[in-house]
Amino acid sequence: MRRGDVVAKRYVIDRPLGGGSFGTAFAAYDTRLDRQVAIKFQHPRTFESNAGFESNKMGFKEEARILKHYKGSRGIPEYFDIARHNEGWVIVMELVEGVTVERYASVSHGPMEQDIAVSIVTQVAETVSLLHEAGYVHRDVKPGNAMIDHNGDVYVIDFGSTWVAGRKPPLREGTDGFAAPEQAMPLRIGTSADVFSIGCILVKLLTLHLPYPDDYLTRARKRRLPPPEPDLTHVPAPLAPVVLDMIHWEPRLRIQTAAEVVDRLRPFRPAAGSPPNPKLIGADPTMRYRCSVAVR
Ligand SMILES: Nc1ncnc2c1ncn2[C@@H]1O[C@H](COP(=O)(O)OP(=O)(O)OP(=O)(O)O)[C@@H](O)[C@H]1O
Repeated sequence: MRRGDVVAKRYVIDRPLGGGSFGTAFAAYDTRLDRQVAIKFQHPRTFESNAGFESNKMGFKEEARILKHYKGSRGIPEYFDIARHNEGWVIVMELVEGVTVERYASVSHGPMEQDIAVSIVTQVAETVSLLHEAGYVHRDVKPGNAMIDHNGDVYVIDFGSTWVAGRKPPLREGTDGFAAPEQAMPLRIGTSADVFSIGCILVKLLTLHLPYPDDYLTRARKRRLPPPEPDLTHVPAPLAPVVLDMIHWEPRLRIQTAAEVVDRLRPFRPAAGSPPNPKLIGADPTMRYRCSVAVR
């Protein structure tokens, strides 16, 4: 796909935004409605095997359905359209003008301040709670699947792995380092799997390292692993018990939903009226809580 290419007779490709296992996203211009959009293409690579094809097809259809369902919800790019392109489909959605949380964290030169990390993670949890309330699990919550825009608003992206909570998924999904250990097994996955991932994001932002070795998912796919000790070095002491409750190896013993995460993190996030963090340059995720004007 090159700059100037036209998709579905109306979207003019501008620039690549990023690519993952299931798709490649581009910024484009919608000539019919005169607006910038993001277009996600199915990855041709995944058509090579039947399993890849089925998972891609299902992931794409499901992703479009989820986006459509949450049209107008805070923290989820707005669904615009689904269209045919060559052999596959494209999803057209709101263009988030910003960067992934992974990138945002990488340019902050060191561990993130607690108020900033908690504000980002709380925004992620607020959005994921919308899925949980409807009985879905995202299954791939990670810094690369969250974006922060210029106003400091955080979006969750990539709903291609979303599945019904408590139902056995046809394929295992998730990313090493962030996915809950039970995602390595062909088991029913509950909403607490996303809680585990959100906890891992919080630890990573605060300390630059993950609480568990980043290959446990791959290893657990081969054989059952004994629960490892989480590494919470450098997690501020008052936050550590909440983090532990999020990343418990045993799903039953974890915080169960993203809404509970929002509640448990409330005492740690900036309060309405608190001053901005003087060290923060650029997009400010704390503003939503400090200024209490979070209506979208
Ligand atoms: N609505 C959007 N606005 C701006 N950028 C976006 C948008 N959606 C996706 N992107 C960018 O495109 C990249 C790839 O998108 P996405 O994560 O949805 O693809 P994917 O193939 O499913 O990724 P993976 O499976 O590796 O997580 C993202 O990392 C992000 O940088």
